[in-house]
This record gives sequence, C-alpha cells and structure tokens, in this order.
Amino acid sequence: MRTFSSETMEPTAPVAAQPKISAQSLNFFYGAFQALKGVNVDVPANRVTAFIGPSGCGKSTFLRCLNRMNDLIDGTRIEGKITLDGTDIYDASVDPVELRKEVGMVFQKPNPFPMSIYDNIAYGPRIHGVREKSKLDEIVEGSLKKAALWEEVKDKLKQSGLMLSGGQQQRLCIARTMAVDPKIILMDEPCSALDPIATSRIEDLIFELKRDYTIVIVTHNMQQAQRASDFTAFFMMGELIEFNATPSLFLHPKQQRTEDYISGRFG
Ligand SMILES: Nc1ncnc2c1ncn2[C@@H]1O[C@H](COP(=O)(O)OP(=O)(O)OP(=O)(O)O)[C@@H](O)[C@H]1O
Repeated sequence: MRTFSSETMEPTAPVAAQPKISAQSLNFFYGAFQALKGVNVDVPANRVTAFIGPSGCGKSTFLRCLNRMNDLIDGTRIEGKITLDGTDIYDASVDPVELRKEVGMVFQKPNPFPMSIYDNIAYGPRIHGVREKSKLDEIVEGSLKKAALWEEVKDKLKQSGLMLSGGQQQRLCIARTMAVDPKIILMDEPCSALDPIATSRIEDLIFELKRDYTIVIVTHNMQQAQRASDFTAFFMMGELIEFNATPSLFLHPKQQRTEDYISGRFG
C-alpha cells in the first residue's frame, strides 16, 4: 500500500497497517471557497494519525469530512471519495447517523451533556435501542474504564458530568464516544483546553486506545503530535503537503514547506 503527497503525487511512505479510511482526490468547498484541494491519504487502522498545519489549512474540515459532520453546514460541497473499510461513506445508501456511530468525535472543548455522569454515557446506547438496565450498567462501567475515569467517578455516577474537572470532562466525552462502540475516534484538538497534567493523561489514554480503535487527532501542538501519533499528515492551504510515519516526518521531512513549518519558520 502506498500513500501520496497531493503536491507531487509521489509515494511518501510505506504504511505497515491496513488503511481504515482512504481519501481520494478529495475537494471540499464552503460555497465558492475551496477548503480542501485534491487530498489523497490512507489512514492506517489501529494507529494514531495526527493532522498538523497552520491555522485555517483545513485540518478540522478534513476531520469533519470523515464522519460527514460537514453535511450539517449549509452550502458545502464535496468531490472525490472517502472510504471506510472500502465502503464509500458518501454513497446514497449510507446513513450519516449510523456512520457517526462508527466514527465518533471528541471536540476541542469538553462538552458533557447537562446530565449525570451515568446518563452521559448511557445516552448514545439508549438512542441506539439499548434499554436493559444491566446492559447499560455494563456499557457505562466498561466505557469509563476504557477512558481511565472509572476509579475517579464510580461512587458518583449520579452526579452531573458538569461537576468534573476539565480533564475529567474530556475523558467523560471520550467514554461517551466509546459507549456506542465506534471503530474510529476523531479528536479535534482534544487537549487545547487542558492543563499539562490532564493533557498527559489524555495522551496516555490515546496510546492505550489505539489497540481497539483507529484514532485521528488534529493538533496545533507539534510535541503532542510527536508524542502521541504514529503517522502525521501536514496540511497547508487546503493541500496535504506530506504524510509519513511521525518520526520520519519530523526528523527527515521530504518537503521544504514541512521543514519550514516544523522548524517554526511560519505557522
Ligand atoms: N463553516 C465555514 N464556512 C465557511 N468557511 C469555513 C467554515 N469553516 C471553516 N472555513 C474555512 O475553511 C478553511 C479551513 O478551516 P479549518 O477550520 O478546517 O482549518 P484548521 O486547519 O482546522 O484551522 P485551525 O487550526 O485554526 O482550527 C479556513 O479558511 C476557514 O476560514
């Protein structure tokens, strides 16, 4: 399997794992403004892939294409193809609600629902038809354990999720995402509102989670990309400039613009 830089269409790196998501010739428009230009990338399964690049380069737009969140914005248009396990996610037969169950998302600002910790986690499974109390209990406990939050909250599951610290709230949101059993977790700057200790806990968690999930993380923090990701995609002005294994991209960038960005010459 090969990956390509959109600039050169030359292979940039061999990728060891199977692609979970594949974008081909992806263009994305907000009205007349083209935010993504000819993006080709394979996101490997059970790995962490970081999207980096200067503000406004299209990282979040691309992330939102992966679970069709951009469908919710009026006047947008997409060209090209995105496949998940080989299935075109923009095919008319795909239900975006079902897709978002498979491709969960965690946002920049922790956004627990204004309800109990338990109900935050049980909310998604209930929507998808789980009614049995014992099953919901199992999902709540399992998701909180996976999100490394169980020990801190097991005695206060009836308390509001809004009472937790910022870092705990973000782990609650990660647990909530996992409760509907996704395959992929998209994270849009999940640590930008957190202090260094809470950030470090989320990074440890991301490392643990890649055993079971494919993770894509948008980050402005290049140290975080280096610490937490296996692969990195560098975007600039809507183009994917370079994609490679993270150590290679940071130590031996192939494109001058990647080198300029990671060495802090702009951005
Ligand atoms: N809803 C929208 N309507 C119109 N233009 C938008 C919308 N959202 C984003 N854009 C534009 O698309 C481009 C890419 O934005 P995007 O948020 O994807 O960039 P980003 O790389 O994630 O930026 P940041 O790092 O600042 O979050 C920018 O020029 C932005 O102004």
